[in-house]
Amino acid sequence: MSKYILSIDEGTTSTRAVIYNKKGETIAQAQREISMSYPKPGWVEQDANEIWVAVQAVIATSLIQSGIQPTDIAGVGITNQRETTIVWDKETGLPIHNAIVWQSRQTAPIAEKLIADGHKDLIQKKTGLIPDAYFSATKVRFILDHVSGAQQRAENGDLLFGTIDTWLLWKLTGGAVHATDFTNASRTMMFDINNLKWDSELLGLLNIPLKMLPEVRQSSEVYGKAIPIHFFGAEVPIAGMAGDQQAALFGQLALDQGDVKNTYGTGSFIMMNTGNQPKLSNNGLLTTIAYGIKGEVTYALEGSVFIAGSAMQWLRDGMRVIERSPESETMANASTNENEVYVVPAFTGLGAPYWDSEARGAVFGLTRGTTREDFVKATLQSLAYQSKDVMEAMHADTGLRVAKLHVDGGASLNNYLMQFQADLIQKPVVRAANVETTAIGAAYLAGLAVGFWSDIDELKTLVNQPTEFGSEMPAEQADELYDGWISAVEATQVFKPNRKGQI
Ligand SMILES: Nc1ncnc2c1ncn2[C@@H]1O[C@H](COP(=O)(O)OP(=O)(O)O)[C@@H](O)[C@H]1O
Ligand SMILES: O=P(O)(O)OC[C@H](O)CO
Repeated sequence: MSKYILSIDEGTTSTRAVIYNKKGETIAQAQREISMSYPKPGWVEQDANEIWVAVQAVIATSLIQSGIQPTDIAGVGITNQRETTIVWDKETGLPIHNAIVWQSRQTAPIAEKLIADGHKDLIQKKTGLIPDAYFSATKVRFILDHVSGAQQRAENGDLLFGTIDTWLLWKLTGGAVHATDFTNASRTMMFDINNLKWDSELLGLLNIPLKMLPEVRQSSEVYGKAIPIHFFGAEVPIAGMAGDQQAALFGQLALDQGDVKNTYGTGSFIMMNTGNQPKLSNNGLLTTIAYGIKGEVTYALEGSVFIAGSAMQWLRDGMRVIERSPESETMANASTNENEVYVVPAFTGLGAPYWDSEARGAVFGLTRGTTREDFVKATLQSLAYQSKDVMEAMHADTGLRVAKLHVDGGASLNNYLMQFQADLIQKPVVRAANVETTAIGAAYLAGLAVGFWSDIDELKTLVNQPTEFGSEMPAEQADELYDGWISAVEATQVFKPNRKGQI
């Protein structure tokens, strides 16, 4: 019996491979940065070949450093930055354009036209998404428009589309398997999440040929085998795939209806498990597929906060008030003010539930006595306020209150932030012992498919003791603080910078 599961976590800024043993313990890991290119303001692209090479490199490094034989890997799980779009030639395996990254705004005019043409409700009803450049569909259209002859080649069946999971699966299997999973398909804006099929009406709106789309499969099943040349001599089954936020939900074992997780990384992604029926949002949230396993699909509501941990990077690199992100915790603890300063980090607009792309950041409540520490504390608190905004929208949509917030991601290591989050929502915040739940989620999905772990109950026995932060603030005070935040956001939205004047 093989002894390990290997997880590939292909994130926006870096790619990692993590090897787990049967107890769910991390045995080895390797990481490599991925470069970004910004061809024009607001455009974000990556080289799909660089991603593929980086994935091979991290697999090799994790195996070599641990001394684990490739034949000892029972299965591979893939989790990935979602929505990022690649189109490649079926024969040569070469991408015909850079990968267009989820953050890129280059296809905003295509999304705006869909809205102007009156398709917003149809798109939301079918896909659960709000038409936006964020999702893959407009990115595919852009590539077909910008590469000479691409539309015709796609119609002839010579080009393939894939999100990162699909690209890696296709590469690892030597071009034998062109497939994605429900979670990634649900982020393309081409997939009907109700009947679980690519939607011909949506494809027609953007003139995208069905022939180029991957087969959609469950998040936990054997899709194919990595060919020995790509897996260092072994034929290893690729057995789990899920978008990174969904993998984090699964890694947290937030598998019951009403369970909520928040991953505090560069951005913050809050997801509520809503069970086996899609629930459309009236409050600016996205409806998405959480996972498809054993023939059943589970749905989620999701709110994305664009600026979370990256606000700490701004304090470090832009404002230069801290040298390292974790220092924000000591600084916040040293602040003596009464939380009267608010920082609204709307650096690239406001995400869920506001969706205001014109808004820009603002600071409120400064006095002559405001210190650097107060400023850092207020910036850190903005992560918690923004997360509460999303949880409020979830409550408005479902009537459910978060009973316990499961947290993970790099910034969840900040104890001040976790305590403040618990105070603000007046509910316990439970931090996973291993905050890298994305990679473990993909490992669980793969491990279940190959029988490495027998069932969810077995997975539950693997989880180490989490850290729990209980609410310590009187409810009235938490409400007052939150009211202050709401008025700060409102004021931020009123201010429209003079773009011509380049403020
Ligand atoms: N102790 C900390 N306090 C606050 N922010 C932190 C802390 N440690 C890391 N961060 C922030 O978390 C982010 C990194 O988290 P990670 O989960 O690795 O993100 P991603 O997966 O998006 O790359 C960075 O933006 C960093 O500034
Ligand atoms: O790679 P991350 O962790 O920044 O996650 C990106 C999200 O999947 C985008 O939707």
